[in-house]
Amino acid sequence: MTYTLHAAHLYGDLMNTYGDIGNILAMGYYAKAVDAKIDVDLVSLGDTFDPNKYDFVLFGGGQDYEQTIVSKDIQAKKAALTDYIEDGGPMLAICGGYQMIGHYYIGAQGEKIPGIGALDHYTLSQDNNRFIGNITIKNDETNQTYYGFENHNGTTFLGKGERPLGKVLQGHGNNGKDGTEGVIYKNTFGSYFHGPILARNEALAKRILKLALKRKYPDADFSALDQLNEDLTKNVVIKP
Ligand SMILES: NC(=O)CC[C@H](N)C(=O)O
Repeated sequence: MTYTLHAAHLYGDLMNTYGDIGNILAMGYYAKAVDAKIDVDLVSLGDTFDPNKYDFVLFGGGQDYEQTIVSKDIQAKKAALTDYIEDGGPMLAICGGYQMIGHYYIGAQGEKIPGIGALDHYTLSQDNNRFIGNITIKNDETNQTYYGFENHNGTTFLGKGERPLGKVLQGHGNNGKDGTEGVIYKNTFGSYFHGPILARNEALAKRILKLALKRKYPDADFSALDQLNEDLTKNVVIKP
């Protein structure tokens, strides 16, 4: 392989709901088309996160209990992760991971679980309710439609410098109120979509992959990734 990306799977042993690791596998699948591969390190409790080593970070979802453990450990990685994000490092944060890169998440029992506040959103709790089911959103910048499955207690509200990943067409999204889903901040993407999101949405997988490749190899030609194979009509949304 001509090109190699180094990916960090952040707390992949604790936060990997519905096989969120599939997001890296999907990127690796498309990477082959441009002679690239992705090497993955698990970066977990007690490990150091080196912002200069990684070209992509995946931070998956998890249960409230695991999030309380991660919340304590991640404070030691806060500065390095914030540097990585601010420097335009590509990241995909799903559900619990998305909550933890913001200020805090109020868990289902009312406990405050601090995040790292690298992004300006915060997440509240619902009273005896979860948002569960299929979800469809539209990203206005690209006109692309993304499909996924959400299962969360948290209701997230975006803050300064954050724009949504998409507008909700079906399902609940960030908070069930303002019609937004997920976040984009610099090259960091957050979403409540499991599925995994990149396995189900080729266009987004290629967009994030290309960002990572171009950042590391600015002079190489990755235009082969602009070609989409997916037939979006295949994404049949099953109503609950
Ligand atoms: N699927 C998840 O990652 C869930 C995140 C969090 N525990 C919540 O319920 O909102």
